[in-house]
Amino acid sequence: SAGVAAANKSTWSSFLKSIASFTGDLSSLTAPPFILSSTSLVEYSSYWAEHPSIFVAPASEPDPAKRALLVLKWFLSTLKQQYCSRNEKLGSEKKPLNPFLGELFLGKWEDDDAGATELISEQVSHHPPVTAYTIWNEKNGIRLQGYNGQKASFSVRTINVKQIGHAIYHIGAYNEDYLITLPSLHIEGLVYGAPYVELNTYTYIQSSSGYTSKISYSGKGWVSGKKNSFTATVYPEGKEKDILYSVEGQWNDAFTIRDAKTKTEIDAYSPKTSQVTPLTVAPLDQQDELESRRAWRAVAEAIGNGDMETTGTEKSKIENEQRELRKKEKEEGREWERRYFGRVETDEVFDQLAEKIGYQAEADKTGGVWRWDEAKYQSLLKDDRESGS
Ligand SMILES: CCC(=O)OC[C@H](C)CC[C@H]1O[C@H]2C[C@H]3[C@@H]4CC=C5C[C@@H](O)CC[C@]5(C)[C@H]4CC[C@]3(C)[C@H]2[C@@H]1C
Repeated sequence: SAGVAAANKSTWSSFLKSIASFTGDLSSLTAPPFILSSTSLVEYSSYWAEHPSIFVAPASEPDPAKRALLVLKWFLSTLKQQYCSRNEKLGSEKKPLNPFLGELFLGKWEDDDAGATELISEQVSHHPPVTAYTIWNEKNGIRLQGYNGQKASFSVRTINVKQIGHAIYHIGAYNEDYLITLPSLHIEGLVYGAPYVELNTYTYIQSSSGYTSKISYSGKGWVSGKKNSFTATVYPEGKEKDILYSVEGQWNDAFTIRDAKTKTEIDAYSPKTSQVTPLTVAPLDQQDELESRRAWRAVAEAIGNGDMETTGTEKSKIENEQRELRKKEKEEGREWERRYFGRVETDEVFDQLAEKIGYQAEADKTGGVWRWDEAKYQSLLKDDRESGS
């Protein structure tokens, strides 16, 4: 987009001034109307599996090194959606709605060869904002689970966001796990009123089968001089120089995969030839009252109409309800019951993989390490069956 329309120039420049001196939760920063999105952050978990066949591909690869490469390929294929889809759909990066505690987002991708891939996303913390999610495909025995929060720091020209949390990708057939660390990012283009995300430094994927993938991100002015560039390597853990596969390109576009020994190109990916599968979400009137699009419907409509007054009053309704709930919980000495996820103190799978890449979970910053709770889920399924809902 040509960035901020002239009419908004003054509001945007005063907004930029407010950023420079801001400290606190990203979500508590009031942004001008044209930068607001009517999508809640709890929906962003769906960006992890919008190509179901790529998401499940590792399950049918017998060679462990090639399996690790397919997990890296899937991770890289999610980045464009994670970090560019608002720019594509809405013209620039936007400020998502700040999920309330307990907010849910449920969906399913139906794919001819991959079968059904299901998503459950839950806002497990409001202060600080933390989203936990799981995405699983029964047919191929794949489950991804993870959680993330954001720690933002502001300067005159940009917003730096450190992601706190991680993801674990599990392949049932091989009883294999992959620890995925999350990239820090910064917002470019704020001065022009056309914000977009650039990813910082590097992240790892560490497999329990002994392979490490390292992805190095770069923006303009690096090797290719193109924005959103990266290089990645797959190597036996601890032997960073003994590269088996190398990948390079742009994470918002195409990339190529090479056998590092023979230098031959063995695979490639382009979003132009890999269509995104749309997520199926229940119609609003069949949704639980905690489900995001039903809960935020009035606010979303008001934002869509540019009606900031109604946006404000409808948002206040939700915020006041939340304050009442927190007050009641405090009086009764209890905490909001998370529906699908629980805090864990330790997780051996995570500890082993994290140790190999020297990664420390920052549980203190997200109120704990959040894990999918299968037992809770099964008992909810049983209740649903018995109540015939
Ligand atoms: C709050 C200030 C403001 O509105 O500034 C205007 C700009 C829109 C920049 C701030 C917002 O930018 C958004 C980008 C969002 C991240 C995008 C993708 C992901 C990946 C996903 O897996 C987890 C969430 C995460 C990290 C989003 C977090 C929230 C971000 C940074 C939004 C900023 C409020």
